[in-house]
Amino acid sequence: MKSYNIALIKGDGIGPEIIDEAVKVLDAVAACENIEFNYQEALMGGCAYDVTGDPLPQETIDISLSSNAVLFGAIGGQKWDTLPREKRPESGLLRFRKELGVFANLRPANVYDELVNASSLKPEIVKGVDLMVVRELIGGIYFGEPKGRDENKGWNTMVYTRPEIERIAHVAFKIAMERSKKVCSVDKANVLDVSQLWREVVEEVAKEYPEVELSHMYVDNAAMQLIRDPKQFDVILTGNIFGDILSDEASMLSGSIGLLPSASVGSSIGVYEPIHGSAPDIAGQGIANPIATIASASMMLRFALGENRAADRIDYGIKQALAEGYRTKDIAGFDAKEVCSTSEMGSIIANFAAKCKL
Ligand SMILES: NC(=O)c1ccc[n+]([C@@H]2O[C@H](COP(=O)([O-])OP(=O)(O)OC[C@H]3O[C@@H](n4cnc5c(N)ncnc54)[C@H](O)[C@@H]3O)[C@@H](O)[C@H]2O)c1
Ligand SMILES: CC(C)[C@H](C(=O)O)[C@@H](O)C(=O)O
Ligand SMILES: [Mg+2]
Repeated sequence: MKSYNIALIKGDGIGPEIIDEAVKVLDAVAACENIEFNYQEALMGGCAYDVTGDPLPQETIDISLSSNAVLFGAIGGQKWDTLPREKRPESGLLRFRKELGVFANLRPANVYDELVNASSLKPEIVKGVDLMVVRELIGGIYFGEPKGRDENKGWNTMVYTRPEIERIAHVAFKIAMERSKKVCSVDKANVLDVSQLWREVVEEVAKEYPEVELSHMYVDNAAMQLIRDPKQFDVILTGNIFGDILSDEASMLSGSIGLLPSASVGSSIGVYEPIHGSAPDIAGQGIANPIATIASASMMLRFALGENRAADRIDYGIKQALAEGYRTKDIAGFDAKEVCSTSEMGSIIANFAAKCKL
């Protein structure tokens, strides 16, 4: 029996609720595939600050680095918003990504056929959408120096170096080679010097992938095109802050931010996390959609552990639950057979995943 060590970082708000469902589903597929997961929980975010005074205790980094992969929920909440920046949950997450060297955040946005009516856009616009946002994750304006504030001024700096752009561009082109061989690089090169360098370097890297069609788009236009005609995109390559914003936007093509998973990769240990946050407005009510986190667990099985059969089971479980009309509140729309709680949705997906005939 193969055995894997998984670091579980539940975090704040809905984080514990959604991670518990992902674990339920992982255990269900493990039993079918003769594999075993040893989970080790670690604290990050507001809950870590409350216990240790640090949103990212060293122990969390150590546990993560000695695991095969990290499954992450979400951090943050109003309770910690007035703390100094370096004590805030979000700073812990940024530091964590940097410590682990996960420079590439892969955020697939697919529209499930069963949910074309859950989107606020017309079904003919969203049906069949299947795109991948490749977001640079440990550079750009989130990390650039100088940054700071005084009473009357606040400042951040968007910096990208040639090697940082090269490595994320290679990730995007390699992914495009496995998909429909189209990369759209999104920047703001009409205004930002850093974006001019970005564009130049992406052009150079593209020469190594002659089969891939490269286009460039300004981020403001990209935000509009994503709603106007999302099917024009395959791989969207972009920097940290633009990728953050565009991926939340892309989630509305699928119907809910509670559906979109992600993989943060680039060094030996990957972090698998939904794209959404801790949703304090619905925390503790049992209504959060666990699908983004369960789909992140599937990405973990596929990319970090090479357990493709187990991942296929999870993907089938999600699709089947939706096909049979099960919906959490955020995607209930008009055609829900049954509106289920977070935990019911987890159990339904686990059951279908276990029954999947491979
Ligand atoms: N990776 C992360 O941990 C992460 C990501 C984004 C935001 N945050 C943090 O989360 C906190 C809240 O931020 P926010 O409200 O801007 O963003 P959010 O993503 O937490 O929530 C935005 C909206 O989407 C809804 N939503 C989110 N996830 C959902 C789910 N699984 N099912 C159903 N509905 C869901 C919420 O109820 C809310 O109305 C902040 O502290 C923020 O910094 C953390
Ligand atoms: C909480 C915040 C630091 C984070 C980010 O901007 O990367 C979040 O929005 C995300 O998308 O994971
Ligand atoms: Mg975000």
